[in-house]
Amino acid sequence: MPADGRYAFLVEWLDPQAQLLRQYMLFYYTVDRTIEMDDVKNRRKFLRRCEFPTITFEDLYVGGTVSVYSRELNIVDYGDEFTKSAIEKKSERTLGLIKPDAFLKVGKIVDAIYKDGFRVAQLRTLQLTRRDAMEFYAEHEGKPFYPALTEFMSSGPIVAMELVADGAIQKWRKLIGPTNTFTAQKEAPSSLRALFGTDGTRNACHGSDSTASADRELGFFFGSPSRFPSTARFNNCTLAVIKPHAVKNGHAGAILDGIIEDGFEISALQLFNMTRTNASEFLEVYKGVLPEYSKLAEELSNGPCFALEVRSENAVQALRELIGPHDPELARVLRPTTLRAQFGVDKVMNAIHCTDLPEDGQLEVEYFFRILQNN
Ligand SMILES: Nc1ncnc2c1ncn2[C@@H]1O[C@H](COP(=O)(O)OP(=O)(O)OP(=O)(O)O)[C@@H](O)[C@H]1O
Repeated sequence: MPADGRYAFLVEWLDPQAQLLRQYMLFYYTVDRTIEMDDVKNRRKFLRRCEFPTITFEDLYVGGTVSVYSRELNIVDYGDEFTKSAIEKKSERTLGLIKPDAFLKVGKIVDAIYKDGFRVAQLRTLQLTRRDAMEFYAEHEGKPFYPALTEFMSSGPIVAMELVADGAIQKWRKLIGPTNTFTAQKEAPSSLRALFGTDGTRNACHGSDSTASADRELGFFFGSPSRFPSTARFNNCTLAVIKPHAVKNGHAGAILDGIIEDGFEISALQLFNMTRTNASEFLEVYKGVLPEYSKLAEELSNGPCFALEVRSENAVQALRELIGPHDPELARVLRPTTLRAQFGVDKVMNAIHCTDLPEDGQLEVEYFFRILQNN
């Protein structure tokens, strides 16, 4: 937790009725976890200081989104120097990779990442070509392990992540452990490389070693989104979306792991920050059908979510079995081992969206992995 104080953020809200971009100063008081908002243009109080449990200090960073009474507020800047320096100090960025040998451990690794207090700002699956791997590891060119390393790194899908925390670079290197898996097993047996690595080269994870390399490496993976095509296959598939409340409560890793352990293939995975407009468009079919339609759209745009292309035989039906009834209360009584029974709260915060109808599996995957990803 940061030093007690009043933290200020400049936020913007697109007023759909007036088609105006409205600006507010949002204040967060750490001492009693209350918020307050001023209208910037009219210099008037917009929201009196009040408790607002759905917004936590961790949700407040430039580029983030918070929802206040159904208004989706984009945080565009810090409101003062005190806030800027306090937040930037705890916002170091690093590149984390899950290498091909640990791809199936993505759930366990994501779980460890959240438990260690990181924020995941970006995450996506991708497949490196041999040439990509050679470029990424160019500093090792000429070393005896270089051919095996680049061959290994392009041998299957990997997960690239932008991880944010106070001292993220060292924190992540500590979590992954020593480079060599066997050394890690001796010296840091609970580290990710000790648990999930294979040998000296196939060592489960990568982490940047300095701010300069973090900048370069984040640019390599996230600088131009079209550089790495989606790993989605768009066949025999269904869509699952781990909802923002479940991500915020640290359940994303356990849900991913539950899906993998049940024998499904996760062929594409990406973190998205959905706008309210996108969420409403995606859920349009439920308009007039589910009374909670607009709350569902609000929840889906309430923070980062994880979208997954999941593949298996009869993918849509099979995944629905694992995820369970729409209403988690019902799920806890009827199907207590399902994912919604374990991680859902109510009909809106029911942990996971999954495709309903077999004919919609591919379409829903396309919405995230073709339309949104290329936006
Ligand atoms: N002596 C070695 N024998 C085999 N493979 C090695 C050796 N040294 C490094 N590697 C491989 O090359 C990668 C890059 O090496 P580097 O020295 O940069 O290690 P690191 O910084 O701990 O790992 P990374 O850069 O992947 O986080 C290692 O993660 C490992 O996969």
